[in-house]
Amino acid sequence: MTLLETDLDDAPAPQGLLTLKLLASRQDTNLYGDISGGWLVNHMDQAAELAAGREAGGRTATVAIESMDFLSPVRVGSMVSVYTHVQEIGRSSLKIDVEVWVRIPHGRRLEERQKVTEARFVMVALDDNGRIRAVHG
Ligand SMILES: CCCCCCCCCCCCCCCC(=O)SCCNC(=O)CCNC(=O)[C@H](O)C(C)(C)COP(=O)(O)OP(=O)(O)OC[C@H]1O[C@@H](n2cnc3c(N)ncnc32)[C@H](O)[C@@H]1OP(=O)(O)O
Repeated sequence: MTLLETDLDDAPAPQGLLTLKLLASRQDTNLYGDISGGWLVNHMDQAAELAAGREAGGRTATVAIESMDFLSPVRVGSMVSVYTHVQEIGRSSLKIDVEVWVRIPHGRRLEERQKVTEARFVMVALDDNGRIRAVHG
């Protein structure tokens, strides 16, 4: 089953490579003190770009973000890990599955973590002039 077919993938562990790791801090909150969806999407986009750039050997751009669900809130103080998996490579495009997991602040067990969101990013390989190029060209 693919990530999209399962919608909320219930695998108990992160799928893919750890690509970004950061701390959710007070400066990342919205007016109400909650970590915003935009902050998460921004870092997922960076991780997708890193993964796609690694595979394509250079510049890429985000062309689409397919279905996205926010499963649980991220609390200030959480350690946020972004995992990527190259799911499909087309002529000029790459589909990158991105998962975000957090370690609960002050969780009793070190391995206490949960998935907060996942999405599939479609990236397109670009040349130095910003034109579409073949991924492995
Ligand atoms: C949600 C919750 C919100 C919460 C709160 C939000 C707050 C949010 C703040 C954070 C923010 C972070 C989110 C950053 C998201 C950006 O950063 S978007 C900005 C960066 N991206 C860009 O600037 C790209 C702009 N787009 C372009 O310049 C052109 O579309 C491109 C990329 C050059 C492609 O041009 P094109 O004419 O569409 O190319 P075309 O030849 O038709 O397609 C090329 C390939 O892409 C594929 N493709 C094209 N379009 C699609 C598509 N829609 N789907 C799938 N594949 C496609 C084609 O199938 C083709 O694949 P191959 O067969 O070659 O493998």
